[in-house]
Amino acid sequence: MALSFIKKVFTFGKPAEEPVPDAVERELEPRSRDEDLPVADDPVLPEEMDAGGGPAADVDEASGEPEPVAAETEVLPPADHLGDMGVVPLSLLEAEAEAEQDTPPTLPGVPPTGGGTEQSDAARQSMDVESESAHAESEPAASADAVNVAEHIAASFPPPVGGMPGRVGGEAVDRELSTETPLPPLEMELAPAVEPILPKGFATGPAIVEPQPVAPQAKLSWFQRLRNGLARTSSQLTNQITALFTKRKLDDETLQDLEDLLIQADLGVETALRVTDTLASERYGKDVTGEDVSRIMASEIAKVLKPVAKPLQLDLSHKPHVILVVGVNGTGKTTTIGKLAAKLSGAGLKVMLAAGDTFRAAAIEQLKIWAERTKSEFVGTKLGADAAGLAYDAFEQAKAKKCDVLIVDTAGRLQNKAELMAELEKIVRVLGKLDPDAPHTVLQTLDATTGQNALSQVEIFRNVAGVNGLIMTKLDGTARGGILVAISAKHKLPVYFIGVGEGVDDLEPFEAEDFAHAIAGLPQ
Ligand SMILES: Nc1nc2c(ncn2[C@@H]2O[C@H](COP(=O)(O)OP(=O)(O)OP(=O)(O)O)[C@@H](O)[C@H]2O)c(=O)[nH]1
Repeated sequence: MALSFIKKVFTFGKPAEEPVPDAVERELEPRSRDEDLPVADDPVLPEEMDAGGGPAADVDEASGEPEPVAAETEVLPPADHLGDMGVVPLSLLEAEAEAEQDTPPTLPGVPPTGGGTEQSDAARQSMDVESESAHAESEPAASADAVNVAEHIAASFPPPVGGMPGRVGGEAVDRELSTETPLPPLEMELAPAVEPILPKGFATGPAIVEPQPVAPQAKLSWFQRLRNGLARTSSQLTNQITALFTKRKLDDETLQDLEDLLIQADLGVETALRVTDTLASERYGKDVTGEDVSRIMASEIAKVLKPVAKPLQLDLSHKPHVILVVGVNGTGKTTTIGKLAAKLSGAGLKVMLAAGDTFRAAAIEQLKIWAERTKSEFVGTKLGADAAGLAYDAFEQAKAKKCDVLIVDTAGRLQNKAELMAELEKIVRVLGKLDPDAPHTVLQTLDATTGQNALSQVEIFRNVAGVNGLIMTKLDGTARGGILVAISAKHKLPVYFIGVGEGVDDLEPFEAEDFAHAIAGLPQ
């Protein structure tokens, strides 16, 4: 608004040939008509002007009387007000502009050099002439009325005293008006757009987003993922071991403390004793570093795990070799089946997947998707159907289709739910009707984030379903892998694979040395 006002104020300094913007014309034209003129008695003020004719006059401090403002009343040419009132016909403005062309505008207080009152008179004459010629035919009285109204308004609204803060740019305009020098050319006045001064922390203009170079994400090796997964166990262990053996000779007390630490890390009493016995035999009474302990610990863990780190043996003479997958809810049975199927069909074997988890609709769907992804045969049934019956049907179909491997999924169940464990027993029994050796492999999945409870899981599933092999899943997460050492020491069941992610390729053959090193926080 301030800018538009300034434009209006300085329109008279523009060269005559400069076209008046359409917008101004549109604004002014209708108001030059007769119907607008009567308003002159009760002028319509621009929004930004007060009806009181601007701010109150300054008060003389000594007398308390308002200071006279008459001198300043004259300083603004009448057209200023008229233009801003929006009641002057465009033709009048143009006439005044022409009249001023030869006479540069002067400022208040500057002695007239052919301008001032004369200038105003000349402009008025021009305006009269223009007005008359513009409206002579159709509205002979209108132009005269317009001038009269304009003069009336000019007289009624004295120019602001001390400027109009917040109206037309306030101070900036005041300074221009009170200066003794001629006004600069219009272009110079309009050119510098007044940039708002923003508070600290802000900026104007479109946000510039620097493209960030995308660093190719290096795929972690499975050992790195295993180490990351076991980092919680290993760092806790190594920190405690380092703290225990700082500046201490190996004695009975430190050995007892070490044993406690290893048991707390789920490694089991047997493995803990193996580590402390070996340490004592090598370093008793001597200085021991944390690294010495880690090395011996890794070595003893590897000794426990090596006998169980075996490949999953398939007897393909069976056609199919039946693998039954069991375990507690959410331990990764279905996902692991998908990963196994991917490996087997990738190797050219004909695989069938049977959705024996009839408790969960999503589990059936999940296995079906895995079958599609791995190009395996799929046998499913409806939700709540008898799982043993489904397993039997699938076995028959796999035989008929000469599948190499049949993998049967089962619903997750807690080992302490007798009824559900009995159902599992039934599945095993039914499969044995078609082949006395079936299921040939009973795989149990163990969630590596579970601690001591995994020991009892293996115990009971082994007894009920004849588990003869293990897969530990979720070793990529915040795993507590120590329990696998305890389970291996106790049950000596083969550990075939470990899961190090949710992806199809995230199933790795179990490697005793790597696992031992990862737990001890040592490199591969
Ligand atoms: N991070 C990680 N997640 C896994 C792994 N294996 C399985 N999961 C995830 O664990 C969750 C449970 O896996 P499922 O395969 O559905 O487990 P389930 O034993 O079949 O589940 P229920 O049928 O409910 O008993 C899913 O979100 C899997 O993606 C693994 O090795 N690492």
